[in-house]
Amino acid sequence: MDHEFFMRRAIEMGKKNPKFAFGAVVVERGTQHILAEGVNNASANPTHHGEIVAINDCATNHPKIDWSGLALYTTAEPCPMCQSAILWAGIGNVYYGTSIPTLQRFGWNQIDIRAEEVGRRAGFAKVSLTGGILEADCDDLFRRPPG
Ligand SMILES: Nc1nc2[nH]cnc2c(=O)[nH]1
Repeated sequence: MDHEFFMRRAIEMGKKNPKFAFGAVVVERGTQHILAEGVNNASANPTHHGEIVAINDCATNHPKIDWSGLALYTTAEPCPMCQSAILWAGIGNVYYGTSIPTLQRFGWNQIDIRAEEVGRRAGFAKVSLTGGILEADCDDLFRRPPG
């Protein structure tokens, strides 16, 4: 898997919302196929974090997809809401750039529970999380919190 290729696309998605540059793509593992994309749209709907928008896009456009064969790339570590959605979807692999502690250090409001911890508590699903993909580029998206 070309992690940087997919993360670059997640970063492009994030830049569509310069204030909340949380971008995500859903990918068919083992291919170059991007199946779905999302960018944070929480100003319209508070649940519309980038990862949720990408999962919804995937469900709408690929209703028969086998979620277990998918990976999700996101500019920032999934928050507990997004990580829960990832687990309920059954996506087994997540790659992220900026970590929750870094977002907090930059002044972002974040729920202080790591995605790994949310994953550990879901007995029904297994998820592998890998952080630090194009981390410096992702961190640059979040250096200044909104407002
Ligand atoms: N990972 C992630 N964290 C967030 N915190 C606030 N919005 C978001 C988002 O869209 N994605």
